[in-house]
Amino acid sequence: MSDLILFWHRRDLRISDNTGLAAAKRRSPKVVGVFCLDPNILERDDVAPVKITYMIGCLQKLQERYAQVGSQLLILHANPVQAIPALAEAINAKAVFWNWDVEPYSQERDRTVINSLTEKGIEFLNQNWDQILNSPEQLRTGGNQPYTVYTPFWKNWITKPKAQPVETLQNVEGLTEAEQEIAKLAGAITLPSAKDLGFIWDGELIISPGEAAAQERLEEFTNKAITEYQEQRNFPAVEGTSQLSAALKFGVIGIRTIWQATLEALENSRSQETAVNIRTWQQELAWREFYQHAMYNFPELADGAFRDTFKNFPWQTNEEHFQAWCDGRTGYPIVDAAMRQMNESGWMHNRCRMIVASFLTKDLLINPQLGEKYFMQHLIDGDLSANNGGWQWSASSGMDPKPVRIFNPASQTQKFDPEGEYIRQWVSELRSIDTEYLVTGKIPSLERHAVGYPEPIVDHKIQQQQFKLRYQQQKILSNGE
Ligand SMILES: Cc1cc2nc3c(=O)[nH]c(=O)nc-3n(C[C@H](O)[C@H](O)[C@H](O)COP(=O)(O)OP(=O)(O)OC[C@H]3O[C@@H](n4cnc5c(N)ncnc54)[C@H](O)[C@@H]3O)c2cc1C
Repeated sequence: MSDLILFWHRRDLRISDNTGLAAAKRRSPKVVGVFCLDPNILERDDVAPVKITYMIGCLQKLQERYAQVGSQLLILHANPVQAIPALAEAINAKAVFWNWDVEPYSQERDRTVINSLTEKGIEFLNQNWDQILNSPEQLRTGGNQPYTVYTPFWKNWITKPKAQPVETLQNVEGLTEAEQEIAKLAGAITLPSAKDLGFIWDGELIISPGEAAAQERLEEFTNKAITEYQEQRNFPAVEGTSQLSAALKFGVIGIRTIWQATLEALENSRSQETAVNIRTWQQELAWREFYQHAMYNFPELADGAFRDTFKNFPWQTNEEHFQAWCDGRTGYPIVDAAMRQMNESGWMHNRCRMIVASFLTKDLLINPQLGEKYFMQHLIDGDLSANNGGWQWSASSGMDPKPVRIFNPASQTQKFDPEGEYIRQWVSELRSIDTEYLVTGKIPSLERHAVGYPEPIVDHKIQQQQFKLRYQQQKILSNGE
């Protein structure tokens, strides 16, 4: 009889191009998947219903994939620290395999699971880096330090060899009926819906759940939009980006598969210009890895500012301003459009993420951690490393060497939404307002009043001076860092 290997899925909800799962199959033909709905994560106050809805959809598709190849994906709803080893023991698994993760919570949890498996005499294999192309160990500065600046990271990262996609799981043996009964006694349940778990999302999803949809999206993007990515990615009214972020967050598509697609696109590109566009998209994938490496190397990032100047920064407490920002009612059309896009669709364009993050921190002088949390509560792709990285970059509190980056909402609109198309799409009351007013933000009070759109809650010019003043003072207090 073949050894039974339990494969623990976490942020790798697929059977194709999955390094740990392929290793499990090489170890034995009998491989069964498990996913644990972890109350420690689900009961946090920063979990977006749209994200859980997408995740549950992906798990449903993953169960179908397992059934197609002859096995099962078991579902647990319990603390994995106890539930994974207990299930492995009950079904007599010889080993538990999983892919490594960068997040501090995952690493601590995994160490406890390892101890428990060791006590039970169950083997484990957890050292596969699956969600990134190069491991943090491979990427060090000349002085053997982790990178804290993106550009040198990119220059080194792009020279490192990248693995090919690994084989898709197929022809596996699953659990016998008797073993399935035992699994049930050990806690395996039918997959609940997001609603069963208390997460209500009635809107559409920006991307359909599951491997096939992610693969389709990748093909669509690399066949066309990637060739104009460098220019088009900045315009929120244009579908110029891949919208693969949720699929990447949950590992519904393998990063090696994505990389391979960029290499093929490069090979097929007929001009230098096209190649530059593809290279720009590869740089975005490198940003993703940069932030994951950063989280792995500097877990303290998750708790707040990286730079000393921002550790005790005098942020303002203003409930009303924060609420106006959340609701998309600041009186700044581009900011409001972006916040409403996220509230209503669960996704926000990258350019707009930068604009609203700058607005919260540099115009409203509100602590970026509040914005970071609000994003996690609403994004389909909410991811600790990328979100924290984006917020620290925007707040100037992170690793980025350029200290004070302040976005002017009006000039951002003039450059990136010059016809006010995006604003009109998301701020319905502004649809009939003149483009000139929309892009300058100088909508006359009478018109604002007539359509029920608020006056600007702050003055950008005054607020940015305020921010700079506070920044200079803090810099002195923190010894010029
Ligand atoms: C304040 C702020 C918060 C953010 N929060 C998140 C988040 O929670 N989750 C998340 O995935 N991204 C986050 N980002 C990064 C970026 O906005 C999204 O990854 C991107 O908008 C997703 O759209 P896309 O898939 O069409 O990206 P594309 O432009 O097609 O890029 C391809 C992929 O590269 C990665 N990527 C692109 N840009 C970045 C970036 N700046 N940082 C890290 N990875 C990147 C994503 O995985 C993305 O799917 C944030 C950015 C900012 C400024």
